[in-house]
Amino acid sequence: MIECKLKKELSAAEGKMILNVDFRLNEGDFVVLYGNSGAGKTSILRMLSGLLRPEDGYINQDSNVWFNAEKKIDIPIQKRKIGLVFQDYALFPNMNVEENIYFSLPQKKDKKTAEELIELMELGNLRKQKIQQLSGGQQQRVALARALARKPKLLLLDEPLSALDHGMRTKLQEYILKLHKTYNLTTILVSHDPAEIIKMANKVLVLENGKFTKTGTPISIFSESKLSGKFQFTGEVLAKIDEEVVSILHILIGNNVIKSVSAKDEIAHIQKGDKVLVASKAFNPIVTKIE
Ligand SMILES: Nc1ncnc2c1ncn2[C@@H]1O[C@H](COP(=O)(O)OP(=O)(O)OP(=O)(O)O)[C@@H](O)[C@H]1O
Repeated sequence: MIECKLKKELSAAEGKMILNVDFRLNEGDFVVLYGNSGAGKTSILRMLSGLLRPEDGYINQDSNVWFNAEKKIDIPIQKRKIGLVFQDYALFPNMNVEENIYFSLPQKKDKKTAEELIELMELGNLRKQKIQQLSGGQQQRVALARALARKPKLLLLDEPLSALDHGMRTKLQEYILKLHKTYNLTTILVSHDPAEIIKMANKVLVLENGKFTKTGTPISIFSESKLSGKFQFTGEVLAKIDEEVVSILHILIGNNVIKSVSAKDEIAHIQKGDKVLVASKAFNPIVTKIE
């Protein structure tokens, strides 16, 4: 279990912002931090990992105290049981795959976990490859294996998939879920993608200006009850074409683009680039098999 209260003044673009959050996560929780750019998501991950010191608060992992402002306890990053993966893979370019994974082992002889991770992440054929010769998705698999080699309790993922294309992203999501379940981790993921969040997380914490404004299951956060339909998809608006009284939205859902026509006023607030929920209850969807 992770229990924490974090407080720190941050210097945001518009001036000072107080980050002030508390939360409790159980073993096995997969939590997403969701919020606008600059809301404080990365700062929370950096505080949990020991890279950024809160001004006040505490971080407890089961009975271990990682941070306590009052008691002046601040355990260094190497001693916190944390695996960290960011968008840029931060691997050692002059080492091969195997060397990168073995590098982070607490004891060099503890090869069992490293070998298990190489197998789990299907890196066996790539083990002698240099990092520069790998695709983005392969590098991120190595970064995940390296983060897990130290047997962390808490896995922190800061938009690890945002540089990857859709297909690679989907595959990596499966790998992350596999790691999360196999090692019974508590995982915190920063993601902006509702579809990814619904697929992966059991809890969402919505952060605005350094405070949590909403928490709940992905479905409760992303689908308002008035939209409850026979089917729902999340997507991204690729284009908005305004006609006389209607607007046509081109929405990317998975690999497909759909067009939706709405009254202009009804969707005046929706713009290109917005993440949207598409729901319908007016008719039964027709399901046909793709050969
Ligand atoms: N060490 C620090 N001291 C003071 N302010 C900081 C520090 N680190 C970050 N900030 C500021 O805190 C604010 C929140 O940054 P943070 O990176 O946590 O946001 P974010 O929600 O992760 O954003 P994004 O989605 O763009 O990555 C930013 O305005 C940033 O400039």
